[in-house]
Amino acid sequence: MTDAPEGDHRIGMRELRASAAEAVTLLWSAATGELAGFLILTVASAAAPIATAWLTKLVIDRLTTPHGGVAGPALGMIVTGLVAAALPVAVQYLRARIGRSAGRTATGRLFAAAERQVGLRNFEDPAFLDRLRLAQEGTGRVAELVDGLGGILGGGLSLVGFIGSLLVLSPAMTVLVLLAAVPALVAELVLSRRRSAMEWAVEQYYRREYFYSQLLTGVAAATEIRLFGIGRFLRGRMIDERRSADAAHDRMDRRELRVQGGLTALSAAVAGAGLWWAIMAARRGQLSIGDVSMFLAAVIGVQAALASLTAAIANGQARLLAFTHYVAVVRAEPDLPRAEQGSAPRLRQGIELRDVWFRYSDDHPWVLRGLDLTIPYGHAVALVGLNGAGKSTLVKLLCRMYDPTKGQILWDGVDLRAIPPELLRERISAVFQDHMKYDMTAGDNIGLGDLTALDDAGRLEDAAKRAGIHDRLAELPRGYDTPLTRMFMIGADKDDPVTGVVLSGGQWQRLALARAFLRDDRDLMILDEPSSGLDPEAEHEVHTRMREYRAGRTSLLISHRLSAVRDADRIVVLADGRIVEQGTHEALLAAGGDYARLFQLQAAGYQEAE
Ligand SMILES: Nc1ncnc2c1ncn2[C@@H]1O[C@H](COP(=O)(O)OP(=O)(O)OP(=O)(O)O)[C@@H](O)[C@H]1O
Repeated sequence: MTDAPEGDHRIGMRELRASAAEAVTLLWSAATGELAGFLILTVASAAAPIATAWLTKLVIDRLTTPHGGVAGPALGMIVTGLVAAALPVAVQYLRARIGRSAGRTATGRLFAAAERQVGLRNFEDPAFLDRLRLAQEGTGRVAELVDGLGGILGGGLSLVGFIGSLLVLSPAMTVLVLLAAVPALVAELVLSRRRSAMEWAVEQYYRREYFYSQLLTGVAAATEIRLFGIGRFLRGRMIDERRSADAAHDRMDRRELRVQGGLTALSAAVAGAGLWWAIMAARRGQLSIGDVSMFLAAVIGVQAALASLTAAIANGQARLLAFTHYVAVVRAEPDLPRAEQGSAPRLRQGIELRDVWFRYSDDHPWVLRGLDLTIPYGHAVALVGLNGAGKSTLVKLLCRMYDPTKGQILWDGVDLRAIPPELLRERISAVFQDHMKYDMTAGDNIGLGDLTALDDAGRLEDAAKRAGIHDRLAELPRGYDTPLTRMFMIGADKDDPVTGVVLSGGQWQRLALARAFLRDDRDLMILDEPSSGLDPEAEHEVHTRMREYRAGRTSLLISHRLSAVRDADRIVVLADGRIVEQGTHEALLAAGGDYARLFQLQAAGYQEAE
């Protein structure tokens, strides 16, 4: 267990101001009416105790004066009491509505901002992920920003009211009470900054704890966890993460306890001194009994108002500090430069990688080292190479998930960086090595390949037939509407649940193919190990279909099964981030290089097995 490094995340006044501006804009745009109502009722709530204090003084003074009329002020007290009791309930209701509405808007904006990230770099950056999670948590706590606003407004108003009352009776006491509040305000502001720094520092523990909790409760790892008997071990690690976070919280709580204990003692001493003075003044006849009651109410009122104002300012600052994470994500620059203008015309000549160098970061080794490669229009290029040679990395560069560290990738002579990423991706279809299994219906799983086909049963079925999965999907309990998950009851009412179906690995693979086939009018088809999970018969069938499909189209095929790539127009062999040889299957065999060696190794393996 390590201590969280606190205080290394400083937030300046400029960020705090930006956070406040964004918060106000968000709250106002998401819940204008409710916010206005909330502010009005908050002002009324703050005015009620002041009115009560003055009415009480009036009643007491009139009671102690012969023939003083008390009915009016007494009635006033009753009405004020009623209003004061009803207001908090209404304020609470409005606060909850604002919280939900603004929370929804903030969540939408946050995820839209995450989506605006062009590539993957930020999603591999732990600091960005910490920020994203804190920002997400912040969207669920937007109502606390309203509390801050209401608290400062209400606290400020009742403070002004009580100060006015106290000033009339004792200017000296007013100054004393106010001065005593200064250390409290400073201390609370410092504490809230420290708490915010601590929350930033411990976020890594919570994210790891979440990771372990997902492992322990999800179905993905359940089999291995049980077979290897590692549940207890993983649980221990999860609890350790929580323990590290808790230790940081404990330290912070102790610090707050010390400071707040001292401040409470200070304000009690000031109130005691005031009480002593008021009683002595009344004895000397300088104050009436009503004055003493008013004085006490005013001292307590000022102190309470100061305490809640101080807390509201400190909490407001804390919420704003936390909200800076949301603001940072919403206003984050994209990880890669994004061309807003420009177009991606249909491919006519081909795609060219010109002296492409790439590494994942300055701390990582080079993955691609000066690659020159052309994928001519209408040709099928196959990429082969050992594990880690950089094949999938090259695919990610083609889809612009990253930019080359050096060199260029040209689409008909236009640098990919000059094309708006959405337009570029519109032109590409792909089956990725680590393709997704969406916990959604079978139809959705295919339709996500092209949303325009999501409700077009004919197109979905056609893609599924080409991937050889239609028959399996058609026989599911609800056909294409069957959920391919047992995690949720998708679209079901609880009396008539739709039973989810779990597909096999190879069937999922075919579904990923169907998803890619749905986009078959695109200019470039990328197939990264498209048949890795298929049985031999299915693999043969899929490759035959893909061969037909590839004819006359531009495609990039990656496979370790060299027999699957032999009929590509050109086979490119990648090793250590460089092209070591390229040519047709026959030419490469004749050359007797790496490709020939690997091909013969595989072929010998099959012959041995016969
Ligand atoms: N996101 C990443 N961050 C850092 N390094 C990465 C990342 N992805 C891949 N690498 C590294 O880049 C190198 C190339 O990986 P890549 O996945 O491109 O290889 P590949 O040729 O597709 O391998 P395989 O045949 O095993 O699929 C590997 O050394 C890998 O560790």
